[in-house]
Amino acid sequence: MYFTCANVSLKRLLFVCNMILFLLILIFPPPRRLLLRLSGLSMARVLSLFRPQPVLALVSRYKPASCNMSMDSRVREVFAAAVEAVQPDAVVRQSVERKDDSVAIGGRRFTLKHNLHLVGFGKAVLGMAAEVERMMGDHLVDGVISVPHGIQQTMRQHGKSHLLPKENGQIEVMEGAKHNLPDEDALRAAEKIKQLAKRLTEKDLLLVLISGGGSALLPAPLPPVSLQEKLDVTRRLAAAGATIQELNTVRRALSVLKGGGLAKYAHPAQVVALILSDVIGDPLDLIASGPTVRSEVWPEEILSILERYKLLHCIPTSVKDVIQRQSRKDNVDESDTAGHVQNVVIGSNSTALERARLRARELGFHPVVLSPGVCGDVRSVSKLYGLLTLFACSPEEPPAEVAAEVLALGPEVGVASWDLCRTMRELGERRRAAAGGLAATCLLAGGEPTVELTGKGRGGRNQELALRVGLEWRGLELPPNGPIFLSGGTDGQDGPTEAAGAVTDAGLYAEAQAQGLDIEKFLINNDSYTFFSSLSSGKHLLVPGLTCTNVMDVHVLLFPSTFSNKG
Ligand SMILES: Nc1ncnc2c1ncn2[C@@H]1O[C@H](COP(=O)(O)OP(=O)(O)OP(=O)(O)O)[C@@H](O)[C@H]1O
Ligand SMILES: O=C(O)[C@H](O)CO
Repeated sequence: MYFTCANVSLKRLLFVCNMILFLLILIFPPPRRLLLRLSGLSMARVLSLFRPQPVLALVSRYKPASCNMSMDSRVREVFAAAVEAVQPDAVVRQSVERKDDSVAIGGRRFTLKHNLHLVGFGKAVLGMAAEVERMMGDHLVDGVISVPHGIQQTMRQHGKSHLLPKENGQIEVMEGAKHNLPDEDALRAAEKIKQLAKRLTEKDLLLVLISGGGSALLPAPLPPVSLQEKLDVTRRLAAAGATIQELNTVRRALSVLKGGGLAKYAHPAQVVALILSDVIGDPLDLIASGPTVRSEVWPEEILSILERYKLLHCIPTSVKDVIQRQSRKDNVDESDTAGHVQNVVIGSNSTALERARLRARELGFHPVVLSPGVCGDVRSVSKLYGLLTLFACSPEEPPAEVAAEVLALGPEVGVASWDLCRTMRELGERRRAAAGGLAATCLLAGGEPTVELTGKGRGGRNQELALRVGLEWRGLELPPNGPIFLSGGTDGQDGPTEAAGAVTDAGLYAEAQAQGLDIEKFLINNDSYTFFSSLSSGKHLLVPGLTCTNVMDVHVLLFPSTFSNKG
């Protein structure tokens, strides 16, 4: 009896304490997170204890400031944070340490004696070079960088002058590769870079700045292959859906500077390459086609790639000759360049996803990172996101076949089964915790899917992916303020368009229908840019302008909590 009474009083006491704690949580916004953490409860749990509508209405008045932002703004903020993390000046600062007359990079220290030379090529190289100049300009003898057409003007227009090297400084900035395609301007820059490397002696230190887009900005076709012929081959491969691994394996075989050629020219100087990776898994020999990484060319491999995409019959004789000429024996490099070369990856898609994860948390979402290596056809990738949506949003546990379907997609989209299982489990746990509602969750992924071009429209893989995810969601019963998806190229440019990607939600299909836009027709013609430009005055497009960085694409899928505002 005594114990029962004591139990009842204890329960009452606990109830009163919980009520006080709950009121504190509601009344004082700043310590609310701390109190929730102390009590070990999620907001969804707390609310599931107190169902009455007036309480819910009260809670929605005391949400953190970020909750007042629309879902559209929040998904764009997460993407912006990802891009911010891989700003070229920041990644250089974080990986290079200057102390007196020496510099430490990748665990090695180099003495600076007015012996520093700089070359670079890629979409992020302008800002990387500006930072190197700031840090080591007093020892810099000369430099040549090959950067995208128009990038300096864009940086000035966007108030990003800190990403520009000094106007009359040591670094010559050469712009080229309009629309990301090698051209005569890029060819001239490549020649200058080669000449600079050739002049160096064993006393010199050559800093090579490398980032995505570097292949197009450093074209040096092996004679007798002409620039146009090389361009034709790579263009056809890309249009047929070849991966960047396949594309750059072929590019390396047709180039003087790729595949370690640049390091060979710089020998016997010390070469240090700072690499901002835009290839899945950060393979040094493939990023910008590996100009500082010695790689063997296997003619059989090149021919099999061309055969895979049914291009063997239409490649020029010069290209066939150059491939055949490169027997493995010819490729063996006698000079000991390897000991003189250090390759350091200073940023990648994972760096961007990590910052996106933090930002998503600040905005009130529980982040779940799927993988930084999503690839494969956009059709498979959109299917994957459609299926994963079920784990976060279905009122009930999705049937086992759905999980099996997700796992079966794994190899096609380059995601390991343990990452898929972990993601499905985490999304499921969040859904269960929300007790039938939605739990604020942010699914993040990165990588570089591909599109098989069948039409002649304007678009890019990010816009096409966003459009396809919108289609996947069409048949699902999603709440009106349901999930939102963003796919964006971190370089700010998706295919040959002004947009970096697009944002889509569960209402996309109905919105398009109401405006007389037939999604299927646009997809058949690979016309995703025209579609998004026409839909609701282009409000779904993501247009940050050139970002001066490049670590592939970022995908953000936000699931709002049941109590979020409509986006
Ligand atoms: N109309 C289109 N619709 C969909 N995708 C397209 C379209 N046109 C081109 N693409 C795709 O865009 C990709 C090229 O885009 P982009 O110029 O952004 O290349 P990237 O891979 O980001 O370049 P980088 O070499 O700098 O990494 C190719 O995969 C190509 O298939
Ligand atoms: O330039 C290139 O080759 C691609 O961006 C991959 O690095």
